[in-house]
Amino acid sequence: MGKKKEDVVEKLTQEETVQRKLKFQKWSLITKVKTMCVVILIIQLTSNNGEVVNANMASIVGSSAFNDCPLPYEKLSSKGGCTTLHSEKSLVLLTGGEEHTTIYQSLLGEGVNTEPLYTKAIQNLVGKYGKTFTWDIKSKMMGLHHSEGAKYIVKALDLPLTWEEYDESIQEEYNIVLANPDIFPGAKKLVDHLSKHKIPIAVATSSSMDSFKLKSANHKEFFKLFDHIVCGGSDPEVKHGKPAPDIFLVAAERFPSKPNAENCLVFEDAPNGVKAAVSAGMQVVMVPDENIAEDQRKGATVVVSSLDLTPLEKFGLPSLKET
Ligand SMILES: O=c1[nH]cc([C@@H]2O[C@H](COP(=O)(O)O)[C@@H](O)[C@H]2O)c(=O)[nH]1
Repeated sequence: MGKKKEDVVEKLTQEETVQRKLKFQKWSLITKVKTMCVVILIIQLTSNNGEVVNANMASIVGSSAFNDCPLPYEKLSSKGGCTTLHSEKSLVLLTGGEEHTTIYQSLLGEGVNTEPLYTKAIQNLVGKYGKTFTWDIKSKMMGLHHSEGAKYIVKALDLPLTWEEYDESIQEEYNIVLANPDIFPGAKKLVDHLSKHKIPIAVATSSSMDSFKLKSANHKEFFKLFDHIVCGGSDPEVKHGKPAPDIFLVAAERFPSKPNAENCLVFEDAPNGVKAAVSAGMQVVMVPDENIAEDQRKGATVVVSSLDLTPLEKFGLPSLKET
């Protein structure tokens, strides 16, 4: 009996030892992973000649004014903040400059004037249910992946549709309405200028490839000036739509020289796009519609009323005044 008891005690002790060993191994693994994460984070934060670049850029997020301009635009903040010109038009563009090396990187979204057409198509559809597509709803929808936009509007307007039904119907409206948008005159001037100065530029739109083809069909020459086009709505590498940074990071990565985020400059019309650019660690010129509220413009490095009024020289890029 006593022996059996001892056996049980010994067995228990063995089991306990095994458990403790397992526990120790688990703890040790977690500690190693945590240490690796911290090391990776430090490497990332100090990767540009030891400067804490991303932390600096992150300070723009949620800033209450346009005064927290990151380099090189900070020159303006010493003169009383970034210039805020009055806005009227909208557009999604992305461009960038690399100071000191005179290698500039640019990413550019759509230069076509599609927003009034989106408004018309959406109002056509929601009007059938007695609803109004307001600017408040539109400003939160712009730039979203189409599925996210569909979920948002169905809820916001309490439409008697599933988001999938809305999405299907709105794609049909878009096919009719979005076929022939104009190019913004300011976009043409900006893109011609960047192209003339051999500044790489790309499109970064949340639209799907099919939708982009529809909208750009009549402007093939204009879009030939771009190095590449990223259509976030259908691109498998763009995992999360705006306001996540994915689309801009993918667009930057596809330039052969793989520019750092701080050397890319985004042109955006949508508040979600501005948020995406800022969280990618990029500077952003916002070209908002006049209906976009003041507090939805926060985070932009500079706000302009037309693309060709962008003070490119403040970003180390050739001035548009010399064009
Ligand atoms: O009034 C709206 N404008 C724009 C969009 C959406 O914005 C995206 C276009 O994004 P970008 O601005 O990145 O091209 C598309 O998915 C489009 O459906 C929307 O939902 N509603």
